[in-house]
Amino acid sequence: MNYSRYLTAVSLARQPSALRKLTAIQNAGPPTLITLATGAPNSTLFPFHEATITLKDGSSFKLSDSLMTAALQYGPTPGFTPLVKWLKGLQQRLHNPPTLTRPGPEGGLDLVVTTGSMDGLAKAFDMLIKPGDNILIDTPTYAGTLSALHPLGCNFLDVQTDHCGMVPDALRNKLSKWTPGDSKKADSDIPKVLYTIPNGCNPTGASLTESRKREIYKIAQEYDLLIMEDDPYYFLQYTDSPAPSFLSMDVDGRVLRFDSFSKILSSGMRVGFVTGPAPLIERVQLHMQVSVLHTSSMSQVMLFKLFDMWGDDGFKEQVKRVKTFYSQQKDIMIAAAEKWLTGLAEWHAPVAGMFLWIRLIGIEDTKSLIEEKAMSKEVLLAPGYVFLSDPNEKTSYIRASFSQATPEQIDKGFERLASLIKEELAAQGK
Ligand SMILES: Cc1ncc(COP(=O)(O)O)c(CNc2cc3ccccc3n(O)c2=O)c1O
Repeated sequence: MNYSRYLTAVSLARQPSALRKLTAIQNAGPPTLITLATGAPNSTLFPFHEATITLKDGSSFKLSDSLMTAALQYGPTPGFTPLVKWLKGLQQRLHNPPTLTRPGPEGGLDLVVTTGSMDGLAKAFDMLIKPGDNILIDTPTYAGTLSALHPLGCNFLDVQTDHCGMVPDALRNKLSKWTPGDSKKADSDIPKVLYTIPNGCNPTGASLTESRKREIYKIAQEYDLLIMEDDPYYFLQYTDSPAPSFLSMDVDGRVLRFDSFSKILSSGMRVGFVTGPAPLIERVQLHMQVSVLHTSSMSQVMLFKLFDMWGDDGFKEQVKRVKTFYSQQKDIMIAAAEKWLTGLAEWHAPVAGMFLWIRLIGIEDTKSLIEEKAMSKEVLLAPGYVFLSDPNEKTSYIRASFSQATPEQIDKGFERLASLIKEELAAQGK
């Protein structure tokens, strides 16, 4: 893979921070090294002494001495080293990426801890997308991604999706304006990046089947595309056998995978991680060196201690607890939809995630219904237009989240929604 082809001028211009290099030399140096080089503050002045974190099951762990110092001090840009090691082991166990051991300057696989997966996405877009670029993207898709991309001035090549995710034929159709050979021409405007949310898509709840993933990966090989696999709902697949990831089939080193602990451990700790080809991960790290420096040391140390205490079995038990809860919430929302929305709306039951994508029958544009009228019924949902690359496009869809509402609230919320829809249809003379 020729990774420089994908990089923006801004990303190519990024150089390693001299001070961060000094820190790396210092960290690698012998204990006898006397350093007067770096400007890290004296941690003996920090007022925090130790912390005990107690979990809901009554177990606990303590942060003290060297761990507390690490939690309070600057750390390596790639992430807290013991956590990075644990995460690389997790990726090997879950995805067994074919490029894991690929030698050579193109490098194998690398990983960087980011401040939530959103931070990783934003830095990857900055690395890959320049004004005027064509980007292939799920439609509808995550509003945060659209907000990150719009200011970059790219052209959205919306690829149709259904309840099984991106439609490979629709992807081929979008690419039919070019030939695979165009990817070899420096002056071609052929797309270089494909962004997709493979599991429990936000907002549709759709999950790509394995066969579709393999077909999409083959298309990416033909047209030399990078795949941005934005997968924060990977651990929210209700099945006991999660679908193989793009990373697990990435024989070329063309997948950048974005993971997050927001949905299974804590959204406020802001810990995500990007896994992908070393030359691309290096660019993300160079950007981090001049933005956040590194993800919060406290968050990383806390997670490392949690994983160290849990072991693999403990982590798997937490994932099982989380996906069982969301599967139950999904069932509750589907039951409420069947009870209140039958005849008024259509939907597909998701197999992952926390969202239900609902088409309101007879209502061409849900924007005003949701933003102006829904509050009169004291029910709030997400209007479908916020998930479209053209916010002026009309859509009959709304997104309902089953992540936080109680079963009673979900039932009452859909009862209110049904009343709202009926009043709207009556007002339209339908
Ligand atoms: C597909 C996809 N990719 C990346 C992210 C970011 O996750 P993180 O940075 O790892 O925490 C997300 C998070 N999505 C949302 C977040 C959110 C936060 C406050 C309020 C509302 C929110 N709604 O509605 C969301 O959908 C996502 O769905």
